[in-house]
Amino acid sequence: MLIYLVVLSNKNFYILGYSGHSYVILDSLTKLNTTVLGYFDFKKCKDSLNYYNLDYLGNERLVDLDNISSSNFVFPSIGDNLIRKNLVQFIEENKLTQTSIIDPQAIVSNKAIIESSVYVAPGAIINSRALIKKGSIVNSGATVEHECQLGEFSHVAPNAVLTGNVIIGKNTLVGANAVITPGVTIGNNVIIGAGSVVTKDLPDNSKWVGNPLRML
Ligand SMILES: CC(=O)SCCNC(=O)CCNC(=O)[C@H](O)C(C)(C)COP(=O)(O)OP(=O)(O)OC[C@H]1O[C@@H](n2cnc3c(N)ncnc32)[C@H](O)[C@@H]1OP(=O)(O)O
Repeated sequence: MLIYLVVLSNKNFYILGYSGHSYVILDSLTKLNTTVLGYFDFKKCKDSLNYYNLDYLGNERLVDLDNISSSNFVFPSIGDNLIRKNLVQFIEENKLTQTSIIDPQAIVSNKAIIESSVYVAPGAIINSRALIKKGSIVNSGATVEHECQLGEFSHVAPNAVLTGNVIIGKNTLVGANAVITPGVTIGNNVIIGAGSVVTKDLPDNSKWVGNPLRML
């Protein structure tokens, strides 16, 4: 944790996407004492919705990015997994500088590994030897227990719990307040409904809800 506080303090950020999920990220960036130089999005937001008084810099795919210094970070600020995946690919293709953002009110083991462009929200807990892969979100109050793996561009929604040794694939959503029991493996492109309890492995490309769990 301390490492992130030291590294990000006084750094400059650009965000990609400016709506609900980005507001939470912007709160974290404020707490981390960073400066946000503006936002890229496909259109300018209404002045009445510009809660953080950010400058609009255009659609990132249509503007000249040459003057973005490599000392400034660019962060994907969209909750939707596939849109966020596209944004991270854009960041990589354009050789923009990535980092992860860990809210100061999250608790992260120094034995956990957090890859690039990950957001960890307030109240989240990531325990020892967990691996959080590129572009993922561990949202407010969510728990990722010891030795879990969260695949690229996946999202553990608010208050969801991954108990020990759970493995989650790519582009998967674990809905708010869902619980995954120890050692379960979940595939890629899976949606787990809010409040579900998952006690068995789930295949790729499937959608599940409830307790007992059923496939939609
Ligand atoms: C900060 C943030 O906001 S992060 C955002 C995190 N997002 C979430 O946690 C949302 C997770 N999404 C859900 O739970 C959704 O309900 C989904 C994706 C599972 C299902 O959505 P849809 O595919 O639109 O399903 P739909 O609403 O049509 O419901 C289909 C059936 O599933 C049931 N159902 C839907 N969600 C749930 C759920 N979470 N638990 C139990 N049953 C559910 C419905 O009652 C309905 O039942 P029926 O067929 O018997 O009438």
